[in-house]
Amino acid sequence: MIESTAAVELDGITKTFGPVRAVDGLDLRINPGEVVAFLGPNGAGKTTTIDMLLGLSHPTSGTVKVFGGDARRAVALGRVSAVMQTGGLLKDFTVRETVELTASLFRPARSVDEVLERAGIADVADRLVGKASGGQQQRLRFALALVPDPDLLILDEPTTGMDVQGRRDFWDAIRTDAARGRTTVFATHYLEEADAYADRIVLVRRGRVVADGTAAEIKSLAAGRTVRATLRAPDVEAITTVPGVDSVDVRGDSVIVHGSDSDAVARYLLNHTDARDLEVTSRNLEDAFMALTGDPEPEGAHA
Ligand SMILES: Nc1ncnc2c1ncn2[C@@H]1O[C@H](COP(=O)(O)OP(=O)(O)OP(=O)(O)O)[C@@H](O)[C@H]1O
Repeated sequence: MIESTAAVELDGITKTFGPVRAVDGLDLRINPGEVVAFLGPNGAGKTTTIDMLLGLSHPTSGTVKVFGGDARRAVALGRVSAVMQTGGLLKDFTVRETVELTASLFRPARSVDEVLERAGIADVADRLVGKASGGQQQRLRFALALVPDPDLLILDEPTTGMDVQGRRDFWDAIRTDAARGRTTVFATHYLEEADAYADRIVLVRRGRVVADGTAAEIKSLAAGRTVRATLRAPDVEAITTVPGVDSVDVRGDSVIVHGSDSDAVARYLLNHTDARDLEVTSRNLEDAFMALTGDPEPEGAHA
């Protein structure tokens, strides 16, 4: 599917709830076929943004475009569908009846059997939804989102409650469809999911985009290495003067130095102090996440 129109175009959107600024001037363009993770701490504004993408609420200011037009229309046409965190299932229907009911709302819809198969719940199709496990119910929500065969799939913490196999099957299905051109946006708290399955990570904090790039790019934004060594009573001020050092922490008999030039730090510690047991580590995505979304605001983190 080749399309020059953006799948999603958010232009300076804000959303306020009384005194709360849930979204605070967010710009985002997502191209067709991209798999984008929306990552951020609790209360960052992810769900509020997703609601606006689905036309469930309107921005206080700014514009939301989905495939160049109104979000609600895109949903009504079956071009966009979503798997939300909770809700929306009727317990007295079977799994199959639930999918059939949703399929009856869309023409043309994917076949019910195919959808059950893709979501990994064909074997529990005749079970009442109320008797299905939490993970199976989450797979059912995923199945329902696949029914209209959407061009844009929006997932709000889609794998909550799924076991390891469930997660793996889920992401395999997502990646297979992405390879055929489906755009996917997912909000998650699982850094490893964003790292493993997204082409691009958009990191949000307090309703704004603070970083936007591949997992490797995000990690390098919080670049630098940590040197840890055993050293009694280190001269913190002297270590701070080593080029590239941005923090020095003392914990018991250990000193932990973070900076852009770990070689210079190691050389200094070995040549000028009694430091021993040196360990050099790079930051992982979790460190980058903490550095970019924590307080105080890191320098140069704004995209
Ligand atoms: N209807 C509402 N009324 C008042 N405040 C709201 C409403 N919806 C969201 N908020 C507030 O807006 C902010 C952003 O919430 P949102 O649910 O979008 O965050 P999130 O990134 O999805 O968080 P989480 O990871 O915890 O799901 C929060 O401070 C939240 O309390």
